[in-house]
Parts: sequence; structure tokens; C-alpha cells
Amino acid sequence: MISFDHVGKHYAGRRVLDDVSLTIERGSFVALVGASGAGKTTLLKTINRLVEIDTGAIAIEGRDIAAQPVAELRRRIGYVFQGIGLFPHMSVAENVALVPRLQGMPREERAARVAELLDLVALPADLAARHPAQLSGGQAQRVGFARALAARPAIMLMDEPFGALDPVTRDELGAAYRALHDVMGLTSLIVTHDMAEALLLADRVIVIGEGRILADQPPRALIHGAGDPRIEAMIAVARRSAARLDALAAGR
Ligand SMILES: Nc1ncnc2c1ncn2[C@@H]1O[C@H](COP(=O)(O)OP(=O)(O)OP(=O)(O)O)[C@@H](O)[C@H]1O
Repeated sequence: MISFDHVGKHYAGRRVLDDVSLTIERGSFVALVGASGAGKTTLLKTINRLVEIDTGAIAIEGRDIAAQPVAELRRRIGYVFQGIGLFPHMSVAENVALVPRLQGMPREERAARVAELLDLVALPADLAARHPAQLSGGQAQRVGFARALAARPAIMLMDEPFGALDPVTRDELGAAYRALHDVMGLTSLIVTHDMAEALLLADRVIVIGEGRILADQPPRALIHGAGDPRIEAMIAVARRSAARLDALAAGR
């Protein structure tokens, strides 16, 4: 579905993506993890050309994205990020229906689509008339997902989409999105700082460090650390927390 061929990106002479090559199969759920500043967000944004690459090439379904009009490219790619950026002067329904409206979908069909999407992300229908300021963080993030899904994208790019949420909402929304991914046959990429979230949500975890791929494995393989002390350290933190909680529950 997506392929990176020797992709490089510099900012002011600093190499942020360094010769990245990878292939992402249709229907897969890929997590990008790594330390702050590793290049995760940059890598994600090269796919919808919010960041333009300096060297190499990226193709979607075999077509070089550099040769496609940006608007056409982005129509097939949903984008969700932390603090989603809903339009404050528009209602929830207007936010969700924005892309379908721009695409010329008739009013009644739009209303039905909004209802369907709110249902899909488990939001009550009466929320449709509210404005973003009248929503909780978790509700706003669900609206962000609904808006990104409105154009029926094939690919979803998500940058710390659950970052600002409380742990219970984060867990619920993560599981809800994973189910949507499976039902809708999406190809999903998520950037997260949280190794446990990556291991539990994704089919494949790519660890980025200094603009390079340090490891690229399914969770069951990566949990053993991939022979890299930096990755072992990230996984050890998640495992220690789980072990301490188990010990506490067992009264040890
Ligand atoms: N527009 C820009 N101009 C200059 N440097 C940039 C720009 N965007 C990102 N960078 C730099 O590129 C590097 C990678 O940034 P990026 O946001 O991709 O990292 P990240 O892994 O997503 O980090 P975080 O987890 O903190 O969000 C950082 O050193 C950052 O400062």
C-alpha cells in the first residue's frame, strides 16, 4: 500500500530521516515509536506531503506521491493528531460533514453520513449540534476520528491521537479505533510515545532512532527487545509497571 525507497529529509543541514526504506501492506496497523525528536512525526507527514522529502521516493499503490496533486493524494488519507484542531465556529455535525460537503455530497446524504460516523465512533447523536468548546477532550478526539473517516480514506495517519486523554478514555478509544480499522479494512499508522500502546494495538512496531529504523517487528517478536539495549529499555519500563501492578494485586 505504501512504500518508502531510500527516503531522506534534512532540516537546516540536519538529517532527520536517514535513508528510510520500508513497505507497508494494505490492511496493516503499524505503530511508529521512538524517543522525542527521533523523526516519527516527520516520517508520518511525508506520506500526506505535509513534509516534502529531499531524497528517495514514496509510493502509494505503486504511484509516486510526488507526481500526484496534493489535494487528490490527501483525499484518500485521513489525518488525526493530538488536540485535533476542530473548527471552533462549526458544530460537530458541520465539522464531520466538511469534506463530504466540499466533495459535493447532497445535504440529506450528508446528514445520514454524519449520523453513521458519530455512531461508528460511539458518540451520542445529540452531540451533533454542539460546538467543539462544549465537548470533553475524549469526545473531541472521537469527533476528530469521525471527521478523518468521513471521506472514506484508505489510509489513516495518526500522530499521538490519544496523547491528551485520560488513561481509561485512551484505552477505550484505542480499542474502538482498532476495531474500526479491522472492520473498514484501513491501513493505519500511529505515532506514539507509549511502547505498551504500540505493542498492544499494532500488528507491527517500527522503532525509530535518529531518523533511522532501529527495529521493525511484530509485537510478539519485539517484546524481547530486538537485541538493542535502547529498545530493551523502552520495553522494560512497560513490563516493570505491569509486573508491579500484578504484585500489588497479589498482595506481594
Ligand atoms: N519544520 C522543522 N524545521 C526544523 N526542524 C524540524 C522541523 N520539524 C521537525 N524538526 C526537527 O526534526 C527532528 C525530528 O522531529 P519529529 O517531530 O519528526 O520527531 P518525533 O520523533 O516525532 O518527536 P516527538 O516524539 O517529540 O514528537 C527534531 O529534531 C525536530 O526538532
